[in-house]
Amino acid sequence: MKKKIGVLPGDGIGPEVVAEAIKVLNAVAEKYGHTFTYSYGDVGAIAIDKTGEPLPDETLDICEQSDAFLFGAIGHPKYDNDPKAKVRPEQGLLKLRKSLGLYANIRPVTAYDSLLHMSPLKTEKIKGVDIVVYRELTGGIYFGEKGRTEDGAYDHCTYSNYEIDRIAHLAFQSAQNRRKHVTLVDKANVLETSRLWRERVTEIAKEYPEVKLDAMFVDNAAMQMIQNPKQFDVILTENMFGDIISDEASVIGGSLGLLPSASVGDKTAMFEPIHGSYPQATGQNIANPLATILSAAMMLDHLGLIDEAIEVRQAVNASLRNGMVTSDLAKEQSYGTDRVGDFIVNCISDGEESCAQSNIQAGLSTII
Ligand SMILES: NC(=O)C1=CN([C@@H]2O[C@H](COP(=O)(O)OP(=O)(O)OC[C@H]3O[C@@H](n4cnc5c(N)ncnc54)[C@H](O)[C@@H]3O)[C@@H](O)[C@H]2O)C=CC1
Ligand SMILES: CC(C)CC(=O)C(=O)O
Ligand SMILES: [Mg+2]
Repeated sequence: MKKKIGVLPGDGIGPEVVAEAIKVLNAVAEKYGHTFTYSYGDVGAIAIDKTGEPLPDETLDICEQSDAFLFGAIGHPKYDNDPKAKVRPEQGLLKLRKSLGLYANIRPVTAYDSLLHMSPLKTEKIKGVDIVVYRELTGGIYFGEKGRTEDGAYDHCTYSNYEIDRIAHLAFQSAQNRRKHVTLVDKANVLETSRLWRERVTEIAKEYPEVKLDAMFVDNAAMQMIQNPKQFDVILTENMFGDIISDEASVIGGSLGLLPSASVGDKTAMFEPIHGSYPQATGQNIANPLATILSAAMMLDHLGLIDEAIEVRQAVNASLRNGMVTSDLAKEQSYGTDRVGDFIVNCISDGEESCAQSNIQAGLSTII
């Protein structure tokens, strides 16, 4: 199979973790006889440095022409420390999502058996956790009008029926293939947009009678995620709440460096770790590449390469079971970003027994 894959490494640790995911995709291509052609583009601070724009037109063209694309991370302290900067790396990512209509960000959260000891949460509370967050990605407060007044500032939050309906359908369809339970996370006691979410989602739920819907205020949901995460199956929520609650949920898995995501819409799709550019780790070969490698596995699912995606997840499981992990997941011995990538590549290429026998816990092929 021939596929055109866009690659946007971005800033900070982005290039390092993306390099490992590309090594893994190459190993898959070689083993299964596929041809993946890669087109690289700049986004974020590196793009601003080179062109003055956080998302140059050439980068957007690359994404539009790809079957799917991989994204690392954006962000640099020189912008984080300058609240008055006119052009910001984040604008590149937001524009990318909006321009390509990537309205649903799908974030699976898995408690791997081999990592239960890494979480500060009690093992009996998290063993078996398998949640998928459907986060709305192109609306809400991140995209509303924003600005300064004489003595303050504002960020508007708006949602249309259409924006809510289309992601709600995806969440219910996912739940149909899972444990048939959707939790809508909102703040409907306070926000008018959240009251609209409740109204629309309650209506849409009638089309999926076998799926149970309940709703939870986001402040309670943040607590429940720690207290009793096993109650969740599919979480459906707006842009900002989904951003926050999924970073929180990464504590269940043991590290933010472990959580992948798919950002899908009507055309091409983007695959991105949920973490940011982790500037403190840039160039040190310590960043965990697994979130990006698992994002590449979600990309393989999306391209219809299901066996290949399973093989990547088996190799990731093998690296976790064998303690071939970066320092964020290590109790004692830890390995570099590139060594973890090499291990996964070797697993795929050599089909080591340890890989073949590993359980597929991140069973993401049921998600998209
Ligand atoms: N999707 C994106 O590109 C995102 C970009 N950002 C940007 O990233 C920059 C840094 O933001 P932060 O709030 O520090 O978030 P961050 O996600 O970059 O890092 C937060 C913490 O998570 C851990 N972490 C993150 N990725 C890791 C990895 N691969 N391996 C091991 N540990 C990892 C580290 O302990 C780190 O201090 C900012 O400029 C921010 O705007 C933040 C979130 C998402
Ligand atoms: C620019 C931000 C919205 C990025 C982020 O935190 C995310 O998408 O998770
Ligand atoms: Mg985030």
